[in-house]
Amino acid sequence: MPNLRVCALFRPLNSKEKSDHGDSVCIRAIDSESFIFKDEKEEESEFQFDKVFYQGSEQADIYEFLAFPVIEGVVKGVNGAIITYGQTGAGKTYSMEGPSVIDSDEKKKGLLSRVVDGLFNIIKQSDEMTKYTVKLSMVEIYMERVRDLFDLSKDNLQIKENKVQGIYVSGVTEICVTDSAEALRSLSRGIANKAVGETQMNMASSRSHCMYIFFIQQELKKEKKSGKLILVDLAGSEKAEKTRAEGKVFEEAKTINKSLSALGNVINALTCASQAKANHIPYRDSKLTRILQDALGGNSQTALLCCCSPSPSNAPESLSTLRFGTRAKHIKASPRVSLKEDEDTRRTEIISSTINESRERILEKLGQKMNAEDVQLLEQLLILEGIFFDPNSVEEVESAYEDVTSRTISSMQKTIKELITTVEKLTKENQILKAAIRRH
Ligand SMILES: Nc1ncnc2c1ncn2[C@@H]1O[C@H](COP(=O)(O)OP(=O)(O)OP(=O)(O)O)[C@@H](O)[C@H]1O
Repeated sequence: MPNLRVCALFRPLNSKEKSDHGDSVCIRAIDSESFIFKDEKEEESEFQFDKVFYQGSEQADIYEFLAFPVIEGVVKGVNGAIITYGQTGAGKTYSMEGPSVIDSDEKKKGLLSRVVDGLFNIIKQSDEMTKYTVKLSMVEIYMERVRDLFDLSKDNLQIKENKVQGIYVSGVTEICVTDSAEALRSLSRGIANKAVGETQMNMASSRSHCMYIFFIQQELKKEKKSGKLILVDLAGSEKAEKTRAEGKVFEEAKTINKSLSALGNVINALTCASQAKANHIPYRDSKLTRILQDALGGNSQTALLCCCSPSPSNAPESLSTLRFGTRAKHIKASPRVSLKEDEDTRRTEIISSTINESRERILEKLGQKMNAEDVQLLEQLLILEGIFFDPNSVEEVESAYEDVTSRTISSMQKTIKELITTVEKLTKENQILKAAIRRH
């Protein structure tokens, strides 16, 4: 299989979407890999993925297609990552956890429970001479701080790297699990802690990235092999303006969009056909990509599930999710040999500074056409929108600029329409109240 699988998932319409738009949806299936998407302006575009899971798809099918090949690899010592991406409410957590990691009925079980069952099944069926050790950690990244979900007092863990473990979260709690039931009980404890942490920090789950990290080691005679599997339930990818964000929420949105952009850039660079770009992997641009570094790069296998609402009311957000997936998917993956630690570090540093210099150069060039305030606004919008561009290509930046401008305009038009409706409603209420006062 290619090392990158990208699928799109459309969850069922929820009651609000049904009351707003009835049963209407913004997609029309072509087959199990492609569909037509109708955006806000009724413009249609065709999308293609490795597989599309339409409304009513089975959780088991998502597991079989997307996750199982990754687990098979991990047991053989190939690292892997399974990532859910999408706006808040698009179905990321439901796909990952199901209604609950313990006691969900078979049909509704999410990826986590299935991955754990699958992992221990493969281990059970393997050669009896091989000794397996499975360790589990759970962390959450909120505002670029890494928190241990098995021990909430560890709330600013550092990411380190060594020759034996590769990239690791220093000091994180690792629980040794010997069977599926034990692993699920631990996961359930970490998930419960997630809610406690949210209350402590007055933060919604959709604003943090949650990572489930499995470390699998096998020992046969004197030979040791290990594989790492990271499942990631990403923070919501919606735009700050949609949430009408201000203050802290705006800062959260900016940080989230920055790390999602970093993830997009890393996947893009990893799957890029051009060797120059393939050498430029900006893992260090965010904690998310740094933790994922050896589960994404090298010979690892990555599965990305782009979760979307099928409702026309969420069309702009779904479109942005589908574009994220398409960018990751379009360029075919080819296995790359891992770089030595020092070389990798040095290259990443050079790359980061090259990208920053090029970004500056392009913004400066745009500055000759636009005023300073607009350039600053553009820079912020690009980060907020999670739009990735090749900083070496002025054309790409300009097309990203057009993209962000048209999206911002249509979102503002929508807000104005909503405000007009509110004003009309209030004016009517005001008239009724005035008439009532006059009558008294
Ligand atoms: N495939 C599905 N089948 C049935 N219900 C679903 C499905 N996907 C999502 N839902 C429902 O939609 C709601 C939102 O889903 P979910 O919490 O998974 O979104 P999310 O993308 O994780 O959002 P957030 O970023 O806020 O955590 C939940 O009530 C969930 O039960």
